[in-house]
Amino acid sequence: MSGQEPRDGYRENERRNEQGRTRNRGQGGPRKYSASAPGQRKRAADPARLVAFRTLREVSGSDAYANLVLPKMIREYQLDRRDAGFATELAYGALRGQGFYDAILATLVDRDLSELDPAILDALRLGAHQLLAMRVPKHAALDETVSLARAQIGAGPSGLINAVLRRVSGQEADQWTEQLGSAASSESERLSIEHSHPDWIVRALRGALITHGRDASELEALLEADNLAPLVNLVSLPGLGDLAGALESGAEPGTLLSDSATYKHGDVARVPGVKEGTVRVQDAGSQVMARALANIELPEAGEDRYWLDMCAGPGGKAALLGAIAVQRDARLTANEPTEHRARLVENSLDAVPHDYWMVTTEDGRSFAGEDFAGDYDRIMVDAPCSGLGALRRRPESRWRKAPRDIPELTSLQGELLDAAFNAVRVGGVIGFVTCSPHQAETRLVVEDFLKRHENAALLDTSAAVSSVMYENAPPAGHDLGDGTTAQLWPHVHGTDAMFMAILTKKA
Ligand SMILES: C[S@@+](CC[C@H](N)C(=O)[O-])C[C@H]1O[C@@H](n2cnc3c(N)ncnc32)[C@H](O)[C@@H]1O
Repeated sequence: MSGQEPRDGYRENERRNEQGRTRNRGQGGPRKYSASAPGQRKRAADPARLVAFRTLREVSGSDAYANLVLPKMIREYQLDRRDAGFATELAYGALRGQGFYDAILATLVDRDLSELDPAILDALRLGAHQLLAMRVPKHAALDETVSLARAQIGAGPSGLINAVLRRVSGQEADQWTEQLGSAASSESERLSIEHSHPDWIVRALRGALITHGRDASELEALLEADNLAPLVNLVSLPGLGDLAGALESGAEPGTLLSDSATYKHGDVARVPGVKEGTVRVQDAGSQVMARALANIELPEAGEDRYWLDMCAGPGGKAALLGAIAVQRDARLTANEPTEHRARLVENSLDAVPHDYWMVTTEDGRSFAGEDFAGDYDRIMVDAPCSGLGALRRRPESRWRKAPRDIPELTSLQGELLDAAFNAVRVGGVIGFVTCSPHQAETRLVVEDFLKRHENAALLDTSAAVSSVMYENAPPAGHDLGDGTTAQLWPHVHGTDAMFMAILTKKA
């Protein structure tokens, strides 16, 4: 596994002594000590490693999301910026790299990893990540992980952890990669281990590249991109916010589309406009999709006033569509069936004048009803999906998904599209979007839909998407698809792997 989190300026030797212990640890976080001897106790709590360990425990033990647990723990332990960076790199890196580290550990432990105490396995993963992918001195990675294990799990398991990690440290990451790769029984298994993705996802991504007109040889670059932390992208809501304050605070203008920026300087909540909601954190790919739907010319003249975001939670695209709706004197209905996510949509839209939008909480499929027939001019169907296009965002997500999830999602996606087709007027447009490049969740859903509706047609989606991103044609190698649909890629465009098909209803 070659993926490392960008270091965000973190320098091990600036803040941590040789043992990797902080010199200025945050005050007040809860400390836990085992019943071990006092001499062992004082080495027990490097707060950054403890935060990473506790995050892994919550993720593997309670199915928690790392991106929700980690910030809470960082606050609880009052980690300063550098320690927070260390804890984030450690926790996220260990979670992303779990497939690679487990493959190594499996060669060193005399039983199936599933038979190990999950806390021991988490400590081993943390140790392996420090040893093989972080610039932590070996002895610090070993000593501190063993101390942590002694304090958190007990003296007995720490002996096992010590012994196994010493053997992990016997080889560098690329030597492990070579050893494990040469034992793999297929190319996808080799890539799966080396780039720490489940085998079925490796195969699905390979198929996705081919489906969307790219070369299968890009697969490794795509897997590598999944192992890098995404940049924080900002968007200013058109007509409501601007990025001047963000740029003064160190943000850099976005290269992919206007009114966007990237930010690497820590707490994004401090960026002017973010608290007010007029500047928002949003992946550039999502920004592109919302703008492409708003900008495409309607194929038949008529009203362009009623817009629907059918699956709006948590409201990123709705905020952008709402702001554009104000500029066009259109009205946005942002629909989200899950109550708490509908509240998030309201919060997202709060900065947009309230006369221009409403939030509803219907099942999107109810828009198939007679009452809604032909009601809307533009509809966004940003459908629930496997999220295979956003693996870099949620470090644990790849381990939680399974091929059996896909059929249920694709049938819901088809039903939502059918409902949108009822609710769109003749000559209006539907943007079908997934944050997944999986063939079944993209091209196949659209192909099946077109078979069901003779009076549906695809518009030139890649031209619509491209016009938001590039002044002229896309640069060489940045093509978005064959015209009828558009697919973005992390390794090419630096965005999540978002798919879009823009459809219309003919008379
Ligand atoms: C990919 S997310 C949408 C992201 C959102 N458009 C944004 O940009 O922030 C899909 C959303 O669809 C919602 N959803 C799930 N089942 C649905 C259904 N039957 N009808 C409408 N929305 C549904 C989920 O709760 C989730 O919030």
